Amino acid sequence: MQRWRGLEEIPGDWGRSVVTIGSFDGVHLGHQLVIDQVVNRARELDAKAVVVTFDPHPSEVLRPGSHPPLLAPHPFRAELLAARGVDAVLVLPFTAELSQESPQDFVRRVLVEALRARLVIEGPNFRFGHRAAGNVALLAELGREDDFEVEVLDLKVRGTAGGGEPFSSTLVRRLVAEGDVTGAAEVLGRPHRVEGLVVRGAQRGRDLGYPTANVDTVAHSAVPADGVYAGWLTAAGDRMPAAISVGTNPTFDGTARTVEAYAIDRVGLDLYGLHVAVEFLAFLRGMEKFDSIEALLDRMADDVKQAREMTG
Ligand SMILES: Cc1cc2nc3c(=O)[nH]c(=O)nc-3n(C[C@H](O)[C@H](O)[C@H](O)COP(=O)(O)O)c2cc1C
Ligand SMILES: Nc1ncnc2c1ncn2[C@@H]1O[C@H](COP(=O)(O)OP(=O)(O)O)[C@@H](O)[C@H]1O
Repeated sequence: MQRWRGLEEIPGDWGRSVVTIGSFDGVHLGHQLVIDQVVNRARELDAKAVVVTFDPHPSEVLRPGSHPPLLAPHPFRAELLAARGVDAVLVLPFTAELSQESPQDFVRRVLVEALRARLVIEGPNFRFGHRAAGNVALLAELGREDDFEVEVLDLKVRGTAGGGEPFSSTLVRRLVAEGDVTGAAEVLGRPHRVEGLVVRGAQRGRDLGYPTANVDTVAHSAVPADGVYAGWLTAAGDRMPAAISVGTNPTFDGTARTVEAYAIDRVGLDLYGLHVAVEFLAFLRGMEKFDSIEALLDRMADDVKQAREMTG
């Protein structure tokens, strides 16, 4: 799969494209249906499947400071799209200038001239261009002038997560913030994960018998609610069952909120400085302030036992 940042990176001999435009943060099951349709139609039409997305999230530019919690940083998002057969991801730097472009200019510049769109697939609520003035009706009208078709997919995927609400990135963000990582996994079709560099902490874990990799999560990451979770820690391609703690370590009167993962039964690891991923399978319990280290250790032994069974 090709990854382009900006229109300049599109090869000059790129053929015709089947395109969808959106944030696709998380590439959840609803997104996956749209993406799969783009890929299938591209194969039928002998065209390329292209996903157009934005960085940073448009809301950060339109209302600074309002970046939503991030479910999938762009490199991981690209990996998820590649796995579904997408041929290229175009990441457009979302700037004040882009936000002021008219729907007509945006379509001409991006879809017609740069991507040579043959077909554009969107949901019924798709909005684009300055003040979100463009909608699917306008897109279809522009397509008639500029030789591309528009397909509107009205997909409402639901499950039991969030009380049966339609799947959306907003729903996943809410479930993650509530610590309902099982619900989040139902919508995503995989466990939610955060990623970042392993940094130094209080260096207390090793003395407790549970060294924990402290993960400095990438900016705006959707970190689950404080608590203890079962899941996995992936470092250098090794996916290890883990017991994960999110919180301020109140037993030690900590103040910084950290994400820490103990790779179960693994000794002698050196993870400092590595970029790792932490996946959340299940919420085990809330963060607690224990009266003694012994009490904390008893509970941690229990957590680890549960996490070992759930991930084994
Ligand atoms: C499975 C697990 C459960 C934990 N539960 C708690 C807890 O309930 N309360 C708490 O204060 N700290 C809890 N911790 C965090 C420990 O206090 C923390 O890992 C320890 O202080 C080591 O910190 P360090 O990595 O900065 O050295 C837990 C850690 C793990 C791995
Ligand atoms: N089983 C393990 N799980 C996680 N980290 C481990 C493990 N074994 C060794 N380590 C190493 O130990 C470090 C954590 O030890 P710890 O005493 O908690 O220090 P810190 O407070 O700096 O995180 C990790 O960053 C990693 O390099």
